[in-house]
Amino acid sequence: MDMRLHVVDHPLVAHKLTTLRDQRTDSPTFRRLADELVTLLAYEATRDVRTEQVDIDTPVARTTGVKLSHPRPLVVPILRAGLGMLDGMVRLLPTAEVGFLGMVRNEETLQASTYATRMPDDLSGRQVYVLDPMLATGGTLVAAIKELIERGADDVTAVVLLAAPEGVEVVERELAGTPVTVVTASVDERLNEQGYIVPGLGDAGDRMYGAAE
Ligand SMILES: O=P(O)(O)OC[C@H]1O[C@H](OP(=O)(O)OP(=O)(O)O)[C@H](O)[C@@H]1O
Ligand SMILES: O=c1cc[nH]c(=O)[nH]1
Ligand SMILES: [Mg+2]
Repeated sequence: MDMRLHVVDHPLVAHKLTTLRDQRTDSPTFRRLADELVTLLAYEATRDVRTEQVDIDTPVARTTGVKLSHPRPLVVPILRAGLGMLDGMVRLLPTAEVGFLGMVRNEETLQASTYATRMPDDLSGRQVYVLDPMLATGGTLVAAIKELIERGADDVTAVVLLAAPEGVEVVERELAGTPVTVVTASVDERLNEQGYIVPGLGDAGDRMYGAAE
């Protein structure tokens, strides 16, 4: 199965994304907008979340509804910037468990490396949602998803605020045959020489939390 790409086309998403991109937007506003945007993207990203039937009594009658099923979905934010998307996601998926991946991209070589991993060893049968605002060269997301697949995950959805066409292609190529869905608010024009998304929004981690060093 090939990668599925879902670009969420909605005026509220476009409106919030425009403010997020604006260089005049300060960190508190940036964090709030990232949080709001992820809930709008999560609505699409969780369309196939597994549910099971449940019988309940309303004040009027007995009826059948649904609840999120077991095993619980796993949400994995990629630190740092993905942390800014965690609260919005788990608000919509209250039963989710949370794992963490700390990854950083070398600014010269653009190679991603992992500095922290904290999640269950066995992910077989689990639906996994990976959170990272930026899909640029794709190196970070490919490495993250490979780690999840190695642990047995068979259904991975990445929620990214912005993607570059180059990165989408890399994910498609490197993860061919893997059931992966990418949900994003926009596929931008291109990457620049420094590996930044154009027009993009700059360095997402720095805009959320300040420069790291
Ligand atoms: O697609 P890629 O080319 O791999 O780039 C994308 C990665 O770069 C950024 O993280 P960064 O390395 O800046 O870490 P940070 O979140 O701690 O700032 C971003 O949040 C992604 O994780
Ligand atoms: O444009 C980009 C590319 C990678 N990481 C970011 O934070 N921004
Ligand atoms: Mg950064």
